Amino acid sequence: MSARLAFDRVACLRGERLLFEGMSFALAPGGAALLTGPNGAGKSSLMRIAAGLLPASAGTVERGGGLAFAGEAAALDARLPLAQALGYWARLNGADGGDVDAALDAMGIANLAPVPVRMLSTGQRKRAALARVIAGKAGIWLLDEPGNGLDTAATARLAAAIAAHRAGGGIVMVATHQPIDLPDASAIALGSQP
Ligand SMILES: Nc1ncnc2c1ncn2[C@@H]1O[C@H](COP(=O)(O)OP(=O)(O)OP(=O)(O)O)[C@@H](O)[C@H]1O
Repeated sequence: MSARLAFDRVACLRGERLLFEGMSFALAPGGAALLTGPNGAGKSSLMRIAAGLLPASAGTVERGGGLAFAGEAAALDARLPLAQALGYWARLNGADGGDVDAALDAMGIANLAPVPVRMLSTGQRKRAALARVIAGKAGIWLLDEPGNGLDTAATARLAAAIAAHRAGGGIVMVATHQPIDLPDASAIALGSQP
């Protein structure tokens, strides 16, 4: 896996407000970045720029190795049983049913495979969103507040999944207010905004 994520002098202007500028970093295979900052500082905006969902106001972004983004919404079809909803994404990403089963196992929700997504609890839905990322096999994982709603066991499962991803040459960028176990991560602290 030749994952790579690099920002070169990236700026983000939203409305009239300059959230950040001159942002440069490069993550190589196995690399991690931990993005912190108060509400409104621009963490989600930076993640969206990294994902290619929001254009940078200046600078360049380089990505390699495919990308999976887990934001606030689970991005799973609410009407479908969980395994099928995940299967839809897995097929798009060149993964298969075995990858979905492994991802469900990794997040401890194999027993929920036949349950429609709309019936899942908040934490179960969050686990499912992370299972979608795990099943997808992308080189770059962008996780916006991945710990929100997770209990202690699920938080440990997430940390283990991230460690395995990095050990296989994957890259992860995590934006969070919560403490998370991310050894040797580059720290990116965004400033406060009025
Ligand atoms: N579409 C938009 N147009 C203009 N400004 C926006 C838009 N979306 C977000 N913003 C502003 O950009 C700023 C940064 O928002 P962002 O969601 O990136 O912050 P954040 O650090 O993720 O915050 P939080 O910790 O609350 O999730 C906020 O002031 C927000 O109001």
